[in-house]
Amino acid sequence: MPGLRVRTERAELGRLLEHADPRAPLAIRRGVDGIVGRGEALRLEFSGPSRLSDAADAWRRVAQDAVVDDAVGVPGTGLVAFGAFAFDDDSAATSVLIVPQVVVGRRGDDEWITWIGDEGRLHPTAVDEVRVELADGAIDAERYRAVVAEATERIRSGEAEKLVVARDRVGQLPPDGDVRSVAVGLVQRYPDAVTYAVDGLVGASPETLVAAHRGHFFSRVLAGTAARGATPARDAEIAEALASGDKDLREHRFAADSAMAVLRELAPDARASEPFPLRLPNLWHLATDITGTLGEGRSTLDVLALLHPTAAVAGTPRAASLRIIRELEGVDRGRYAGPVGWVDGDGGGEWVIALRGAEIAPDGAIRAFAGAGIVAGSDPAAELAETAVKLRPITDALADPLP
Ligand SMILES: C=C(O[C@H]1C=CC=C(C(=O)O)[C@@H]1O)C(=O)O
Repeated sequence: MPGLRVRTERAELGRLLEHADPRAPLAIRRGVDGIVGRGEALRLEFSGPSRLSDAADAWRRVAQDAVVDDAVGVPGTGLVAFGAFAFDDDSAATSVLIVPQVVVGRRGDDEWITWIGDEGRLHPTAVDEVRVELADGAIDAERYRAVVAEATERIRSGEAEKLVVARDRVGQLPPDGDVRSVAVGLVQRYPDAVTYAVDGLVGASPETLVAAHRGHFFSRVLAGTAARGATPARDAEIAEALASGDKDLREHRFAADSAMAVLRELAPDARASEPFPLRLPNLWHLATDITGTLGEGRSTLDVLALLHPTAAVAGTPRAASLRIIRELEGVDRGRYAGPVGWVDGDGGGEWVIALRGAEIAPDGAIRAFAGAGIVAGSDPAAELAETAVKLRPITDALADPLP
């Protein structure tokens, strides 16, 4: 197959999401910055346990063969692919890398357009509002409390130290519903999170698995959660309690330590911050930031192949937690809690965990998931309430997209 022809030029764009396909938007946004794609110049699909390392190898070949003319030269210009990967090795969901036919992007003062293959004209269209209410899915509130209770039992009996168990909510997008409206609702409400829309997966994630440019990487591990307080004083107390509470710190350490162990393998200079409370519009998380330098020739996809699934979405130890989660949840998570993001021709890019979102199937069926990390002493009612807060971003964006 001949290599892709890629050309990036400066442009004036207006609203980025208006350049995306209403039914199949491709977008990774953080506030006003981000990239949006339209069409498919190349689609690569992967499945099974080696889906991430297969993607890393396939992408190296695509990048090697591409002929790139990039007049802008900032992260997100030149050759890029959007990607979304299944959570579980055994998932029926496919994992994809998609190179669009057109990518538009903004980073600070830079705005650009990248043509992949034939060049044409932009056709932005206004975003139509859709409103959808979600209802109980396969795991309703009662079943979720039982799943959490069972998870704590399994932990008590020594089968695992931490288990992240999730529940789902479902809905139906109207025929020809504009998926971009959900993304607009998320970008407006969660400007500090990464809003993603890739192959039907849409949400706003606060958790960066890996972002890298010219070999320097950043990773943010989140685990440990509390709802925001109603007054500034109460809010400050909650943050303080989260940062010093034994249960949350323990839950957090499992996630931070496992990420650090993996990242050290790839980057001996990897350094972790102390855990700190991270404020989001709807909740507090405990966060650890890790930075370092990737070895020569390593791509963000290579990092994902080792890092996914972290203890923030699976548990500790990894293999046992995956087996128990499958058993307790009894549903295929699809791409929920898998990596979603973009990669460029040098292997740089930005990948977050597909949290706080939903999958929209080609027939419009919507399934949203949210989970919580369970350790010894977790309370089923509190974990149910935590998942309700985590479902709010996608629930609100679907119910009232353009506030
Ligand atoms: C599993 C989810 O969140 C994870 C990420 C941050 C904090 C978490 C927690 O405190 O339980 C979860 O590990 C989710 O949002 O569905």
